[in-house]
Amino acid sequence: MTMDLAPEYDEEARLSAQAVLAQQVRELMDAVVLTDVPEDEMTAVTAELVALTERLKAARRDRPPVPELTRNGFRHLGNAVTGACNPHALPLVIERDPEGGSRADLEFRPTHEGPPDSVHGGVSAMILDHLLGDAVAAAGRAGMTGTLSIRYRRRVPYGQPVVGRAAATRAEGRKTWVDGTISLPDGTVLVEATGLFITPTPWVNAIPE
Ligand SMILES: CCCCCCCC/C=C\CCCCCCCC(=O)SCCNC(=O)CCNC(=O)[C@H](O)C(C)(C)COP(=O)(O)OP(=O)(O)OC[C@H]1O[C@@H](n2cnc3c(N)ncnc32)[C@H](O)[C@@H]1OP(=O)(O)O
Repeated sequence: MTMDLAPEYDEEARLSAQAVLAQQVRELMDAVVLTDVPEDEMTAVTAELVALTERLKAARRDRPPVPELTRNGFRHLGNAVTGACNPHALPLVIERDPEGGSRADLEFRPTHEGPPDSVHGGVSAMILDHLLGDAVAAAGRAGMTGTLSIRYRRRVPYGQPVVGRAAATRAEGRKTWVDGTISLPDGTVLVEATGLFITPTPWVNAIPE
C-alpha cells in the first residue's frame, strides 16, 4: 500500500517548523545546564520530555535534512555547525567578508563550556573547521578537511559576541590552504587556525561559477 502525501503538504513549511523546534531545544539545553530547580521538579520535567521525545519519534526519517546546492548557495539544515534544524548547531550564520573570505558573528553559550567560564577548545576547533571549509567554497572550490591546526592564544568567553573569519591563502590542484581566527570584536585574536582542504575528485566541479 502506498500513502499519498496530503495535497497541502509543504516541505518548506515543515522545515521552518523544524527550525523553530530546534531553536526551542537549544533554549532547553541552556536551561538544563543552568537549572537550579529542586530534584522533584527536574524529575517531573524529565518525564514530560520522555513523552515529547516519543511524539517526535512517531514518524522518523533515517537521516537529518539533506544538504542541497541551490541557486542561493549551499543549504545544509541538518549540519552540526550551521544547520537551523539541528539543535546541536549554534547555528553559525556565515557571510562573505567584504575583506575577502568568510565571516561569522557568533556568541557561544554556557552549553559550550570547557574550562570554567570558557568555551571548550574542541568547540572552537569545530567552528573554525567549518568556517575554513566555507572559505574554501568562497574561493570557488569545495573541500573536506585534510588537516587542521589550532593555536589557542587566549580563553574564549561565552555569552558575549566574538567574530570568526577565514580566507583561502593558496591553492594547488585539489588542495586549498586556509587560515582563520576567532577574535573579540576589538580585533584581539583568541584562536588561530590553519587548514589544508582537499577537493574529493567527484566534487571538483561542485561549486557553480
Ligand atoms: C556534490 C557535493 C557538493 C559539496 C559542495 C560543498 C560546498 C561547500 C559549502 C559550504 C562549506 C561547507 C564547509 C564544510 C566544512 C566541514 C569540514 C569537515 O568537517 S570535513 C570532515 C572531516 N574530513 C574528512 O572526513 C576527510 C576524510 N578524508 C577523505 O575523505 C580523504 O582522505 C580526502 C578527500 C581528504 C582525500 O582523499 P583523496 O582520495 O581524494 O585524495 P588523495 O589522492 O588521497 O590525496 C590527494 C592529495 O592530497 C594529499 N592529502 C590527502 N589527505 C591529506 C591530509 N589529510 N593531509 C594532508 N594532505 C593530504 C595527498 O597527499 C595528495 O597529495 P599529492 O597529490 O600526492 O601531493
